[in-house]
Amino acid sequence: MTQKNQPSAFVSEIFSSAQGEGVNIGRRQLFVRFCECHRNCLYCDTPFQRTDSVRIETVPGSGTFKEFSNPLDCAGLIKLLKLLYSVVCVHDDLFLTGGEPLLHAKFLKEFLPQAKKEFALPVHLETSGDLVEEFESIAEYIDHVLMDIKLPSVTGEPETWLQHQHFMEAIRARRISTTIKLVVSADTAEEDLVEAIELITATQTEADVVLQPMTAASRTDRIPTAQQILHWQSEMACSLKKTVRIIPQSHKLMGLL
Ligand SMILES: Nc1nc2[nH]cc(C(=O)O)c2c(=O)[nH]1
Ligand code: SF4
Ligand SMILES: [Mg+2]
Repeated sequence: MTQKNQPSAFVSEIFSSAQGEGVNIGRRQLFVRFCECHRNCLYCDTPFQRTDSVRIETVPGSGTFKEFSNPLDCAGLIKLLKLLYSVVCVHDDLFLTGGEPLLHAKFLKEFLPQAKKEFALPVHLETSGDLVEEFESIAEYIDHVLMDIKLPSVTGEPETWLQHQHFMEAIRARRISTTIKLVVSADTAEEDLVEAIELITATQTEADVVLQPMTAASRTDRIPTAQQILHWQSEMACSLKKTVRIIPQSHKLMGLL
């Protein structure tokens, strides 16, 4: 489904569901999940390898999928999104997730203006929050960012504080509405939370802050205790002097995609 010289992207799935994460929980979303990720979080529950085909849940919630071949060019992706757009009366947002959508920044730069024209939906971007150049190249098309601050004690990866800092500065300069998400497990180190607090304070971000605790539905047995979560919430809220929300992945609790 690709034309020569057109940017293309590997997409793993397209579906229509309720937003399960962050402060926009419950809003109806048209989801595009891109393949590929540059990170390797211990708790990752998403197969992000390139796939030969993209699957579309043609009737939302049915668990029945149609498959189309990868990669897709812009016209190809718009055509597939129209399949869902035509059967669901209302979507609140177009939600880009992954994997890491920003690995497809070149594609998104072509795709997003066309998608905005076609669907007239706000574009929400979920991202690990560390690829600043890629983000800057498409920032003008993004209406909301759901970004991570990755805690090394939780991801099992090296720290990326500086990348997150630059990312948050880029968002702030453009005044884009943002949710910062910190995934927390039983292994969350206090020093990581202190570092995250310093980062949020230093960048003077106006973003909403969400602690996303792992639950029984997560790919881990390192679920934080009630005492841990409530302690972290009060410590962070107190230091930041702002509301810190505890919001788990709600779609998993309901068996939604
Ligand atoms: N319902 C629903 N909400 C989501 N919010 C972020 C998601 C993700 O996979 O990143 C996700 C997802 O997979 N499903
Ligand atoms: S950034 Fe997201 S998709 Fe990538 S490895 Fe981590 S959890 Fe998985
Ligand atoms: Mg995600």
